[in-house]
Formats: sequence, C-alpha cells, structure tokens
Amino acid sequence: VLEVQLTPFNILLRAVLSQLQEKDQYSIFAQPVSVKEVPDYLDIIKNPMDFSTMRKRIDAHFYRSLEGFEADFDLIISNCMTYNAKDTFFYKAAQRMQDHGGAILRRARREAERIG
Ligand SMILES: CC(=O)c1c[nH]c2ccccc12
Repeated sequence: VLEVQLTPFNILLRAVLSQLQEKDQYSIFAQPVSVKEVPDYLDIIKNPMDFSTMRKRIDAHFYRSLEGFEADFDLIISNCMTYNAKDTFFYKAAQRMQDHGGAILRRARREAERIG
C-alpha cells in the first residue's frame, strides 16, 4: 500500500493543488498533453508539466518547499503560452489560471510560513 505520510506540508500542497484544479474548469491542465493527439508537442515543449504529475510529486515527497511546487505550476502556464498562440482558447485559459493561481499561491505562502 502506498504509505503516503500526511505531513502538514504535504496536506497544504494537496489543498493548494485542489484549489488550483478547481479553476481548471475544462481540465485542460489535468493530464499530460497527449503526444498522440499533438505529435509536435515535445518538439516545442522540453519540460511538460500537468496537475496529475504534480500530484504524484506531492505523494513522492518531491517538493521540499513551496517554491518547487510553484515552479511546476509556472511551467504548466508557460508551456501552454509557448505552444498555443495568443488568440487561442488554451492560451486564454492559461492567462486566467495564472491570475487565479497567483492569489491562491500568495495565501499558501503565508500558510506555509505559519506552519514553519
Ligand atoms: C495545455 C495545452 O497546451 C493543451 C491541452 N490540451 C491540448 C490539446 C492540443 C494542444 C494543446 C493542448
């Protein structure tokens, strides 16, 4: 059985990830972009990232700080804005996610400071 230690930090990261995913109403960022559907994606995007990968990293205790978690979130946004043109549905969804995420992560940083 996957023994996932529920440290306060991991509980915080899981809560923040769920708050971010609530803002992804069409689940655009929920799974890796399919290279079957998008054959040239990995030619353009060298470091793919998505919320399911971030959840696996939380369970693997990969994140030692909120900065590492935020870096992967920023990667989701920047990849989307790199691959998709400005006037696309996906690009606009990334902009909205960036705005919503900013507020959620600012609150999380204060919480992380509080739990030390
Ligand atoms: C997040 C992202 O860029 C995408 C998510 N699903 C897609 C399908 C085709 C092209 C790009 C995407």
